[in-house]
Amino acid sequence: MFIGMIIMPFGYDLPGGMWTMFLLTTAVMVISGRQFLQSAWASFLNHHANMDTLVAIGTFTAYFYSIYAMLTHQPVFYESAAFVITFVLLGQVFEEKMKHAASGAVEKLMDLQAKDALVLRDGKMMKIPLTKVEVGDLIRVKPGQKVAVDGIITEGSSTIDESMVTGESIPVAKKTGDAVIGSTINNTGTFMFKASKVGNDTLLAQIVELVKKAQTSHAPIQKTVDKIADIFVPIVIIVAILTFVVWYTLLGASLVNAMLFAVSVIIIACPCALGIATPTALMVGTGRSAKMGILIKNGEILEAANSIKTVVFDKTGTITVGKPRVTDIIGDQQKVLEVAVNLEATSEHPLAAAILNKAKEAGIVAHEAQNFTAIEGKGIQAQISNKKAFIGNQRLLTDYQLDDQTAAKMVQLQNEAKTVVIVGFDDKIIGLIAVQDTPKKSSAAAIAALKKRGLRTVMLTGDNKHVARAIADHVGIDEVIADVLPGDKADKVKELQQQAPLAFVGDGINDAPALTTANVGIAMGSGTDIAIESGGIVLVKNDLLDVVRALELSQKTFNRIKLNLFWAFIYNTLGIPVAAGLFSGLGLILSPELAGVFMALSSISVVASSLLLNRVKLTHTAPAV
Ligand SMILES: Nc1ncnc2c1ncn2[C@@H]1O[C@H](COP(=O)(O)OP(=O)(O)OP(=O)(O)O)[C@@H](O)[C@H]1O
Ligand SMILES: [Cu+]
Ligand SMILES: [Mg+2]
Repeated sequence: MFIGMIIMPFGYDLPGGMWTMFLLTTAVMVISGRQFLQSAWASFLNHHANMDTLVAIGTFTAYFYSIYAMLTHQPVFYESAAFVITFVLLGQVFEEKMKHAASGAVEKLMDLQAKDALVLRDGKMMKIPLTKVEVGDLIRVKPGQKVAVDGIITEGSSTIDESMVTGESIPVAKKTGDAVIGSTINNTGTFMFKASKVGNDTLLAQIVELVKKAQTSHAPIQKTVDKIADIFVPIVIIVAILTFVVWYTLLGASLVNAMLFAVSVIIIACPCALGIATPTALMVGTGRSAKMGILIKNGEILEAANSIKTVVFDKTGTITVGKPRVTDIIGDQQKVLEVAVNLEATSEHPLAAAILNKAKEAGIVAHEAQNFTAIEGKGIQAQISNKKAFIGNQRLLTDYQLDDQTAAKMVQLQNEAKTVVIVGFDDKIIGLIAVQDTPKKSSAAAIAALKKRGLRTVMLTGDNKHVARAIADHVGIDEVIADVLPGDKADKVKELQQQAPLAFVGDGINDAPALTTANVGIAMGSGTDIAIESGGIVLVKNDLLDVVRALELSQKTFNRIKLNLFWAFIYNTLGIPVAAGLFSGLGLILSPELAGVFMALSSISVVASSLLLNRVKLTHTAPAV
């Protein structure tokens, strides 16, 4: 077809002139023009009109008119039809190429996978292909090798480069018990790990899946664009007809010239740039953030992130590291810990882990307790040696009173940002355990950056108000809503939402409803699976500065979408009067071929503008130190 295009300008000079042109153009129309006609017809049947409608109407008008003109011995313009189709197709090829460049980056991540792994099978280490690795396999990783799948280190230690997954360039130290991520690169140590996730379940596979979905998702703004395109196309056709009529009947142009103006109008107005303005920007924006370890699940979330006025944070595991330690024990240490460890032995609460650790250090082991009841947001009750025992906060103490001295001590500890639980046994309060969790290194910087962006910051926690206030002061959060029962977190979010759209940042099981309720739910990658599923944005690195980056990237992407749309729309609209021959008095005439070139250029410039999103500067690019 392209060969046909090249000889076409000389077509009229070829033997048989006109007829050669007719045949060449017919070939182009049948081979390439058909797809536009089919697409136009399909959308016509759906009572829609799109860019293919305009291309089809424009080119086939030129084509059929030329046949008529040829038969009646008048000037023809076959080349217009063939050229326009070629330009549009060329434009589409370019567009596809650039789109591919935009989306390819994430899929390439999958190529980073190891090909095989050294696995312990039948008592021997053997090299097996990655696809044969199963959950529970023990895998050895030597210096410089890739970690095959996700798992937990069972032996040895090393530092690991996790940048391909988290975007964090500083290698992370890992020892026995730590989690490793498939496809990351081991530095100099040697270690064994037990596979916990293989195949499509690995973090990397899931990230790729998530990002692919995000990149092909739609942003709500696209609906408005489609509506505009829907009325735009019929208007263009009317303008084209008017152009023809005015030129032919009122301004005395020849039939050919009047026709040329009308066809140019249809071609230049083709809104294909309008159609790709949103998806291309979305693709680049979500792809770039994914490389930084920020997974934005779809265009809807990205758009919603733009109107956020408030950011609400969970405390434990979100603002703080989520690995609390026991700092003080009030009462008989041995006795208090003994009761506590029996109660917490099966609990998964971060407080339980701290207490179990402390007991282990003190050499106290759990015996057994019966009739456990874990009361959400309050604590645990059970029977130890047939006596009633409990651990928890004041809400659990409906039947008991703290004496004044203990109560004062409790408030004092809480003001030091320590979470205090009360331990009771045999109908008496026997002591207190204070547990402290440290804020993440980046928390204060992140809160400051959010405030600088004019956002309101709120902490929403199940913990006591003194502790919450102390930690909030430490990281600079303005408002605190404390003593919230796990089931009430979503309701509180709803209340705050009434004032302004908000983002909720959390990690726990009890955060899942709040994450879904918020306009934008931001889940910590280290959080529970259910939290990650509920969040619209997932922060792989657990770094709170990524909240800032996520909001900034969303904003930059959305602004780019708006810019693209404006540009695409203006481009088409300004082109119409020129194409209609309004400035022909000044010698400014847009032939259908040129209109085709400009139309293709507008799409290409929109794609290029989207690709530029990869280079846009962010305020918080450097990882926090
Ligand atoms: N297993 C437990 N042992 C002792 N106390 C508990 C336990 N579970 C809950 N509590 C008490 O209930 C309070 C609220 O717990 P909850 O899980 O709702 O919030 P949190 O994890 O402490 O804080 P955040 O909401 O910020 O994550 C705790 O601070 C603690 O006093
Ligand atoms: Cu177009
Ligand atoms: Mg929590």
